[in-house]
Amino acid sequence: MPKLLIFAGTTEGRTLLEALSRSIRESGIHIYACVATEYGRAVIPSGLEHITLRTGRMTEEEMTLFMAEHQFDLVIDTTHPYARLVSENIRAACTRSGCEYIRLLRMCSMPEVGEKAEGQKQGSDESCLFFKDHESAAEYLNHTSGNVLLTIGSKELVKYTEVKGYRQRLFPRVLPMPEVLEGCYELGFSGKQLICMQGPFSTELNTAFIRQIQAKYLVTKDSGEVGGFFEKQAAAQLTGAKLLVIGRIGEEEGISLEVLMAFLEKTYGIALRSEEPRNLGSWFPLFTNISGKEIVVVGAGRIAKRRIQTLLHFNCRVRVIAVSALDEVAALADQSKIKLQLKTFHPGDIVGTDYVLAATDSREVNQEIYEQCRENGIPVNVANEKEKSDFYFPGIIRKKGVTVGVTAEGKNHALAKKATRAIARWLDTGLEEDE
Ligand SMILES: C[C@@]1(CC(=O)O)c2cc3[nH]c(cc4nc(cc5[nH]c(cc(n2)[C@H]1CCC(=O)O)[C@@](C)(CC(=O)O)[C@@H]5CCC(=O)O)C(CC(=O)O)=C4CCC(=O)O)c(CCC(=O)O)c3CC(=O)O
Ligand SMILES: NC(=O)C1=CN([C@@H]2O[C@H](COP(=O)(O)OP(=O)(O)OC[C@H]3O[C@@H](n4cnc5c(N)ncnc54)[C@H](O)[C@@H]3O)[C@@H](O)[C@H]2O)C=CC1
Repeated sequence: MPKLLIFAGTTEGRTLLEALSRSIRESGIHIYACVATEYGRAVIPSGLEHITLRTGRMTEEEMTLFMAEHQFDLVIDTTHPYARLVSENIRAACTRSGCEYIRLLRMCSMPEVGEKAEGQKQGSDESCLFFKDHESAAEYLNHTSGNVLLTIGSKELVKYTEVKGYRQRLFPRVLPMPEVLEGCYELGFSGKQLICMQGPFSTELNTAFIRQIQAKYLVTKDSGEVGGFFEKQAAAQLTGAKLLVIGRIGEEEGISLEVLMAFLEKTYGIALRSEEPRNLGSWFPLFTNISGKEIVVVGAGRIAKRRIQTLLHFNCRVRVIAVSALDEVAALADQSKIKLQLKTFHPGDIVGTDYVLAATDSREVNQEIYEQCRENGIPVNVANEKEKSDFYFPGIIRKKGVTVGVTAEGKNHALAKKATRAIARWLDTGLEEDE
C-alpha cells in the first residue's frame, strides 16, 4: 500500500490533507503528516481519517531516520516558501533515504515530477502526461500525429517549431495583441491556426476549441494560477484529447496544487476532487404525463427541430410558431404531425396552452415569450437562458421499454450530451449483460 508523507503547516498543506482524508477512505493509502509546532498542529482539523499527525521540529538526521523507517513512496513538501532551510533538510533527507520528493508551491515549477512521471506510464490510460520542459514535450509530439491545441502562451512557441509539420498540426492560443501575432507569423504560423483570445476559458470553450480543430493533444503549462488548469483538464477528458502538462523553472522548483492533485490522481488513483457528497441542486426529474397536452414551440431552427422530433415520441400535440422553418419541420407539418404557423410571435399565441418552449434565435423575443408565460401561468423553457426555465428539456433516451432523462444540472451541456449518448449505448448492450 502506498505511503505518503506530507510536511504541512501551510494553507495548501491543510487543503491537501483535507482533500486526501476525504478521498482515500477505500484506497488503503496511508498518509503521515508532519507539522513543526503545536500551532501548526492546531491549524489542521482534528480527526482527519487515515492521517497520522506528527508534531515537532526535526533535524535532517531525524527526518532521514523517520523516512527510512517508513519507506515513503512520496514526500510532499508544502512548508512555507520562506522556510528555505526546512525545505533543504527535507530534500536532503529524501535523497538519503531514497524517497521521492515533490515541492508544492503556489506559483512555481515541477521538474522532478516531470522527469519521474514521464517514465511513469504504468497503470491508467496515459490521458495526462507530465513533462519537465517544452523541449521534451515538443520531442514527444514529434513521435505522434494529430492536431495539437497549444495553450502555453507565445514566448515559448519557438520551441514547438521543432515539431515536424508544425505549420499544419499546431494551433497556438495566444493573446490578441499585435506584437504577439507578429511573432507567431514570423515563426511560420498562419491565420487559420491561430486562436487569439484572452482568457479565462471555461471548460465549454476549451471543449469547443478542441473539437473545432480536432485536437488530439492539449498542451498546458503548470501555470500555478487557480482556475484555468482544471478547465483544460476537464475539456481534455470530455473530448478524449491527451493532456500534456509542462513544468516551469522558477526561483525554486515545485508544482502547483492543481497539478499535484492531477498527479496524485494519475499515479495513485486518488480522486482528490470528488468532494463531499454534492448538493444535487433543485432539479427533480419529474416524469409527467403530456398525453394530449399542447406544447407551443416558438422557433423552428436547429434546436426547436431537435426538441420537436423528441416530443413527437410522447403523444402530445405540438404547435410551432416561427418566421421560417427548417425543411424537416415543414415536412412534419405537411404530414400533419405538427401544426405550423409561419409568422412572427405574438403574445396572444400562447394563451391557453399547456407548455411553451422559447427557442428563437432572438434573446429579446425569447424574453418576451418568457414574460407572457409568467403572466399566464404557463410553464416555459427558454433555450438560451436556463435561469428562466421552469423545466429543463433533458437529454432523452427511449429504448427497450426504458425512458431516461438526463441533465447535468444545467452546468455542462456537453456533458449532458455525452452522458445521454453513453447511457443509450449501455441500454443497447449492457442491459442484457447485467441480467
Ligand atoms: C439547461 C438546459 C435548459 C434547456 O434548454 O432545457 C440547456 C441550456 C442550454 N444549453 C445550451 C447550449 C448547448 N446545449 C447543447 C445540448 C443539449 N442541451 C440539452 C439540454 C439543456 N440545455 C437543458 C439541460 C441540460 C443540462 O443539464 O446541462 C440537451 C441535453 C437536450 C436538448 O437540447 O435536446 C442537449 C443534448 C442533446 C443531445 O444529446 O444531442 C449543446 C450541444 C449541442 O447542441 O450539440 C449546446 C452548445 C454547446 C454548449 O454550450 O455546451 C445553452 C447555451 C445557448 C446559447 O449559447 O445561447 C443553454 C442556455 C444556458 O446555459 O443558459
Ligand atoms: N438549450 C440548448 O440546448 C441550446 C440552445 N441554444 C439556443 O437556442 C436558440 C435557437 O437556436 P437555433 O435553433 O440554433 O436558432 P436558428 O437560427 O436555427 O432558429 C431560430 C428560429 O427562430 C425563429 N424566429 C426568430 N425570431 C422569431 C420571431 N420573432 N417569431 C417567431 N419565430 C422567430 C426563426 O424563424 C427560426 O426558425 C438560440 O437562442 C440559442 O442560443 C443553442 C444551442 C443549444
